[in-house]
Amino acid sequence: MESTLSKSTLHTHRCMRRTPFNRLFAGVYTIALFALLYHHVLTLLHSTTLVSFFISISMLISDILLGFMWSASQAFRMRPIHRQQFPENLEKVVDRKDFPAMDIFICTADPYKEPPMTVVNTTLSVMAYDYPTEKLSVYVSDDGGSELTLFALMEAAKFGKHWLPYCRQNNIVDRCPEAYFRSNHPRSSEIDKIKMMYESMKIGVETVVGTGKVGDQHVSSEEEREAFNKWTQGFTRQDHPSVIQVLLEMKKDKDNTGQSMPNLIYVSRQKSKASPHYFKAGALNALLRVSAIMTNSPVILTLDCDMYSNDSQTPHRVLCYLIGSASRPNLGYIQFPQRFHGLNEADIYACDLKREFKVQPVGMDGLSGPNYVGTGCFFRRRVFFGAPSSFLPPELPELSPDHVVEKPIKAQPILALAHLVAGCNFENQTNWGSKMGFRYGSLVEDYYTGYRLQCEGWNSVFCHPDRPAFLGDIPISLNDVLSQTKRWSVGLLEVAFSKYCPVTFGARAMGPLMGLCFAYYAFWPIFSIPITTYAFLPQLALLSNFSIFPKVTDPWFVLYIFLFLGAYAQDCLDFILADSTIQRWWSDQRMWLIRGLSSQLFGLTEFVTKSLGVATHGFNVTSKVVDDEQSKRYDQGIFEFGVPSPMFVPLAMAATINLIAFVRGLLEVCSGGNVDGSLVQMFISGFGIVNCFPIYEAMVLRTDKGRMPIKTTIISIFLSWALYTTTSLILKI
Ligand SMILES: O=c1ccn([C@@H]2O[C@H](COP(=O)(O)OP(=O)(O)O[C@H]3O[C@H](CO)[C@@H](O)[C@H](O)[C@H]3O)[C@@H](O)[C@H]2O)c(=O)[nH]1
Ligand SMILES: [Mn+2]
Repeated sequence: MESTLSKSTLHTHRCMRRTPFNRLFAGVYTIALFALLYHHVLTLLHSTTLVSFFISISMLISDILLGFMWSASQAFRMRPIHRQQFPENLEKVVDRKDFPAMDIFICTADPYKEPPMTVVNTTLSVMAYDYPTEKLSVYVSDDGGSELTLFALMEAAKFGKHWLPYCRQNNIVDRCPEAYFRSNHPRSSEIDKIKMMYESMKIGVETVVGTGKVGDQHVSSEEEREAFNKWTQGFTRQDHPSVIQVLLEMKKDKDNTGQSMPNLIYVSRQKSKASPHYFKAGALNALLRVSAIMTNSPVILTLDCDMYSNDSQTPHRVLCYLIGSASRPNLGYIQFPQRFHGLNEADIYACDLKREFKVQPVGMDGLSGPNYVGTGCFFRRRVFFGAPSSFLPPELPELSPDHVVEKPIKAQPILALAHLVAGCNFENQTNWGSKMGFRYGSLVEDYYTGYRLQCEGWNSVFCHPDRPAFLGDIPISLNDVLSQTKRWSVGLLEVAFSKYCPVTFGARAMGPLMGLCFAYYAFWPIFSIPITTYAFLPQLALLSNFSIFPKVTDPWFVLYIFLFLGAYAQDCLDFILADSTIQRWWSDQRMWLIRGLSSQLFGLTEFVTKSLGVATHGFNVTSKVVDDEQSKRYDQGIFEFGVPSPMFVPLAMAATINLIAFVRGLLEVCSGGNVDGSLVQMFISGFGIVNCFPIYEAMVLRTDKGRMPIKTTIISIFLSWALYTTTSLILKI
């Protein structure tokens, strides 16, 4: 049968059955949307006063934006596909010794926000891949330039010599030590022994991190001493020479059974306050070059330091797309979804990002492929050097993807060259970041890089096996979640309003559907405009007895019901079909509203001020440190406010105004007032209130540390009052 093994035996795909229904629904809904716009225009034309004109135009703009986002999101629903891989067939097609070499990049940026033990665990989990060790090289990029991280990795290298053979001999699937020891498994003396080794390494690393300095007693060899000597007096995170340290060299370093260890290299690129470093994209480009000099493997995996491997077979799955006749020449990368461990049952902050990381990529997969999401992505090295049909040669021949490395990685000329290409001036006047490597110019370098690659003609594949290939950490306080999405908002807008706007440039390069998919993300922060409008305007109008929606008896009322229920029901269905729960979907829609009122709104404002030249923005790394009390509250599903953050103010204001408007409307109804005209407004306020439950709790009921700071509550109530009095004055004119 060997000779009949074809493409289909390594991977298959089929169109999802829901596709025709999706298309039909999109058609019907589009007609309803146009009807709504027609209705808005009519109301606008018939508005008699300046105030009603202003209200109508606000509602029109909001609905146009919602309608635009809705249309863009339909592109994901036009051709979703389902893929399957057959890694068990791989070795029938290709010999293990012919597997391509892989370079794995792990990024870390701050030993205090990203504990070195997290980096260690991720590193070990991929070093232990079920893959020929002499084909694996792991590069850790440390933008924090921290000797603590280097020390932790040195310890990991030593422990790895026991851990790798242990995993291999016992056929462990979960090769991240921390996760493995956390899960239940039968006890044996072997497990106890390796667990003890792990624990003692962990204590050692955490002690050193606690003291903030690698003391002499922790340095065990001359080589290690030399490495730490690079941290001289003037060495700071923002200003230091490049440090490249080979911690394990394949073939030379053996594990305790005598088998070769993979390469493990610590890289902290040169930093200088005088030259921009472009955050993670800059770090990845430095790694691209350093790895080119040292190993130049044709396949590259990028990982964030908190995304450990949860399946030792993942590279085999990837090869199903890269090997032999099964591979397409313009296939640029294979993206795995970001999945997370430690989510609480309701996933209160919607950190699962089901829509972004699961539902939508499946939709793009049926077009030319999902976008790159920053981690868990296997690239062909070639994609970083121009379009599939036009190769862009790098400035040094050694950086070229087809260059063959002949010298060992510790050879003097190799190390010298590696230091040179990790230098902060190397990229000056080159194509790096513009046409080559990971792209600069957006805080979401992942989105932007994937987008530009797709525009160049590279395709991608979405691979989402049932067992998650990688698992990452999630932020567990609302402020962290919102800061993260604020950074994303700014980054996305940077692309939306650049010359590479997906609606124009993107649609031309990749076709309208892919253009719309990318546009959905790029314009994602503008959800904040309609959400903010809907959170305040109908309520303020209700408080002044001003009716802005059709009466219940009006035929247009049915249209509103259809549009609302249609969009919500379809979204909910998407969630359920993606193996989520109603409860999590509810949290997700609530976070959609919360983000719209806070992080996206602030992101939008920050982007505008930055464009006007008032402010600049940086990459604020998400904290992966866990505070016990916080984490307990998180597990109980309680929102964590705690710190005074300006982003909480609009949330608390919306909570207040919605409550007052609803109560006022109710009183009006009880006293025999006009229900018919204000029903939609009452419904919206009521819906707001239901969504705001955690906010009321945090404002008035709770006493724990995670409650809304009193100051924020007072300021918000005061501002709500000010907003109410001003608008009621205006509305009464
Ligand atoms: O100057 C920097 C800043 C960050 N990082 C690394 O970038 C990764 C992502 O940072 P994190 O703070 O975890 O950001 P998130 O918002 O959680 O990350 C998402 O969004 C980022 C873009 O904003 C993507 O790069 C990530 O892959 C994606 O998971 C981490 O490994 C950091 O160590 C650097 O290497 N250098
Ligand atoms: Mn992260």
